[in-house]
Amino acid sequence: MVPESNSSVIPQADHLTVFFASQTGNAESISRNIHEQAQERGFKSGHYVLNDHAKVDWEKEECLVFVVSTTGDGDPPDNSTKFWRHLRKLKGTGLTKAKYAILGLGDTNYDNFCQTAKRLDTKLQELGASPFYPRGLADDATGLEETVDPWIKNLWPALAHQVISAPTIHDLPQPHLTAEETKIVKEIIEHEHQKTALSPTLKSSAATNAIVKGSNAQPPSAPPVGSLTRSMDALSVTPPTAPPAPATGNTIRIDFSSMANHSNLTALPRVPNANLKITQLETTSTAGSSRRIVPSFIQSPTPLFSAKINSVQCLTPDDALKRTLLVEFGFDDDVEYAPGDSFGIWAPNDESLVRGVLATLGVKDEDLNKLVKLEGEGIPSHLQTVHSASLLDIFRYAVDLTTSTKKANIRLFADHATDLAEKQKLMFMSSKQGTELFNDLRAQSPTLLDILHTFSSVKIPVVRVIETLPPLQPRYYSITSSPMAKNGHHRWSCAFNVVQFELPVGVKRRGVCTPWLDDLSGKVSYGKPVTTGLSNIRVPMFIKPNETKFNLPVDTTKPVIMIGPGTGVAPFMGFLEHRAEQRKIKKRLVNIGSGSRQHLDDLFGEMWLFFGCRHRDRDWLFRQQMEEYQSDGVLTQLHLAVSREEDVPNSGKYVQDLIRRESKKVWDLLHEKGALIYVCGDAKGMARSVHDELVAVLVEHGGYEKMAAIMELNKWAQDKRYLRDLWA
Ligand SMILES: Cc1cc2nc3c(=O)[nH]c(=O)nc-3n(C[C@H](O)[C@H](O)[C@H](O)COP(=O)(O)O)c2cc1C
Repeated sequence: MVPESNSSVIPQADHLTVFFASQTGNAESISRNIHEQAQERGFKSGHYVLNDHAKVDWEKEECLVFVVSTTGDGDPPDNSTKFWRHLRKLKGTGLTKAKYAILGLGDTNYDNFCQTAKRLDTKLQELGASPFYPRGLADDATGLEETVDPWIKNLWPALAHQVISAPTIHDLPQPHLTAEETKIVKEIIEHEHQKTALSPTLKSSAATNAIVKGSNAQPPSAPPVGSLTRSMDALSVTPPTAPPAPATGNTIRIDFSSMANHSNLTALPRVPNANLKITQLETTSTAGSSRRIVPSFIQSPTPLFSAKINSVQCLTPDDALKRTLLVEFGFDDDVEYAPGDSFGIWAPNDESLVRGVLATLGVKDEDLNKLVKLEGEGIPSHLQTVHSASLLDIFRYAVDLTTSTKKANIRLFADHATDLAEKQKLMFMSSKQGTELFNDLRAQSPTLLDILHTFSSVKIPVVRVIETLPPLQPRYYSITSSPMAKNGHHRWSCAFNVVQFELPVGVKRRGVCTPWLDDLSGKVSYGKPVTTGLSNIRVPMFIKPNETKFNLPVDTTKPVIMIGPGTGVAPFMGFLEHRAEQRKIKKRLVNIGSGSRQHLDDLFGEMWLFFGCRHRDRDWLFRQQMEEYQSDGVLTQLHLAVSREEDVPNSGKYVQDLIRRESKKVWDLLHEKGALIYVCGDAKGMARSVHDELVAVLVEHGGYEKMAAIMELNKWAQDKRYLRDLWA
């Protein structure tokens, strides 16, 4: 199969070989779609299962596309085992001519996400082959199409760019590309020409990165869920007195007039497998489900425990754009944590939504608390632990009723629609031709209830719904306090915005955990912390495994630069409280009297905070504490960005503007004193702009080339000197 030669012949511009390895058919149908599109574009394309690798003359077919799924416990699909045996025997670098692209399919609910694709990538590179396009890893947990659609869309310009023999637009295999794609390739080529100073490796990676820009080629990182937690049997909460009325759902607004233009639907997703069986058990749960704080089937990466709410404070007045709460949780036992750690909360789906969904699915009130068992070959891991639970609890805690739906589910609903017009609409939205309307649907973030309400002829068994919904995930928050503070091992705080917003179509949407906490604690008003009326509340939580090491440096003399606008400041308030305590202790230990603050300052590294808000009098969170820390010398420099007020003295609009303004001093702190940089908050806008500004600091004051500055920051990230705790 693999040619043992080192020739540098340019691959055939019009040949493509698409391989797949698939257990349940997804990779097969996606790869067939790629193969068909390739043929439509004039490629001579072949389509093969990986076990048929020997049918292809690898010496001639140099452009290879692989679509591979992962099964079992990180294993390759059965129809590729022969290929893997063959691959294992191969040695040397006989594949230097081959250019390849890999699309992996997997599911982040499994430990070894997309293992087959990752292994294949490594092995091909060991054999000398080189990727011409970044690997895509699609996650079945959130919807394969999120990654698959942009990956395929951007494959064509990447492929055309790869196969051309001379880098001029005239030599491109024009028939293979649409006008828009030709433009993209042209831009890439021009970009490359401008960058002639770059090394060949950097050049090609710059090109491929440009191609996939904005394409969501990597899956979002999922929280680790693995080991079973200790049971929560001992924990109890007062059951809700009267259940809320079932919600009825909102109508999703979609204009289907364009549907008439399409008679042929292609790339329809496969209907998800029906593996799950539901068995009714003899017993019925009591007290409106169970007296446990969470059902025993919940899996958590570290042990779960139950917290009281000591106090709740609303930090923002009514005219602020967002409602921000500071909640202090209290624990009977000691808890071990460090400032910068995060914790997860297991919040249930909104109760009226749960009851609305179950009522719409035809579950009778008297069946809501009956215990059932879920079982079946190859069912998702979050359902495998449901041995005895009520339907109410399964819909409260096991499945996610609010995150965006996938095309495969829309296809499933189409199969269960009893009205022909609705069936056609659903089928259309799940097809390639209906992608625009599917995106219109997703833009309205419909809940499952909204979909069932809008397409009311869908009569789908409850078991199919459970099997196809993604798992409900815990929600994570940064700890804003220090264990060194008074009673610190029996309490911690967190600050968050209550997620609730209105869509342009007038429909209100809510997050899962933050409105739940807000409701539970009685929607407190702006002002002082509230401590009354909270005694019956218990919140299930666990410490998040700290993989990023977003903690203060062990060496307390190292300066830290903290960048966190909005609630991104949360972990830094913990850092500051911790440092204030460290200073107090040091002061006592070395007996530094008043008037010797300089001496104390010399013992600790500088702490700089870049914070941003919209209006100083509405959402300058923790203002008083920041000012106190500053006057006590704990916070060395506070840089405040104010985005919606004019002429604020000594300010800028955003934190990145202030980093630019302070860039020389930032560089000196980094260069001369080895400062660490911490960034917390929004991953897209803020973190990206801050990153660009840091690159600029290194270029302007450190004398780095731009690419070298980027690589230096990457190295700092690996060395845990540039730490980021970001959310989407
Ligand atoms: C029994 C079973 C085991 C799985 N194991 C894994 C796994 O270990 N890692 C992973 O990323 N995905 C895993 N998945 C998810 C599949 O890779 C994913 O659903 C993919 O879309 C299936 O594609 P296919 O139909 O082409 O096989 C598993 C799925 C099933 C049903």
